[in-house]
Amino acid sequence: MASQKRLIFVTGNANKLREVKEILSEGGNPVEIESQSLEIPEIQGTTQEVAIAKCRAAAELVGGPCITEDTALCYVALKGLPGPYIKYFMAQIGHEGLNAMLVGFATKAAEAVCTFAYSAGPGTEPILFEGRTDGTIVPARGPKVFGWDAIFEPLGTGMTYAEMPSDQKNKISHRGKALKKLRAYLQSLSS
Ligand SMILES: O=c1nc[nH]c2c1ncn2[C@H]1C[C@H](O)[C@@H](COP(=O)(O)OP(=O)(O)OP(=O)(O)O)O1
Ligand SMILES: [Mg+2]
Repeated sequence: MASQKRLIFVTGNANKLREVKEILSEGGNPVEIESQSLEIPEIQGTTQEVAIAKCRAAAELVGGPCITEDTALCYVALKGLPGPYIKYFMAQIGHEGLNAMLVGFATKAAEAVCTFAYSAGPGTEPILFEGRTDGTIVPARGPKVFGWDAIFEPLGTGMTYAEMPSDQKNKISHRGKALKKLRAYLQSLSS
């Protein structure tokens, strides 16, 4: 029989939560997610440093095992920036500004990076699970529902994330790849 796991996912982002639930409900071994929307301060640093600090703080607040997730959008021309700071860039300059930042650069290549962090509880070191998808920054196409989905075209698809049905995005996305690793780890804990 498939084992049932319940886990608290600390996030303030409803679209992330929706995709995580979609992806984890697929296949034979469901991982049930309970969510808590908590405001966790995010430090500056590498994506890995940001992810570890956020999960540590979340475990303290929750008082038990939890997962957090950090999404970065890394421009090759800018040596990985905006990276983990994409949320603030997106809020301040939007899709047009995120395209304008690359005017004059030879490459519009970017990598979407998803980092899940799992903590077994307060005081335990979070473990990271990373997924990466290569793509190109393009003028917005498709519904402007989720973050920078409309300006990110994964390599070889001819579509932006926003133009894809969500099951297609989930199959190739940074988040889908990271969740595959997280799911395998959670299943190894319970077996
Ligand atoms: O698949 C995605 N497709 C398009 N945009 C996305 C995606 N995933 C995150 N995003 C946006 C949300 C936020 O503007 C930034 C990440 O910031 P990040 O701190 O990780 O997310 P958040 O603060 O919204 O939620 P949380 O409470 O889990 O930290 O990129
Ligand atoms: Mg955040």
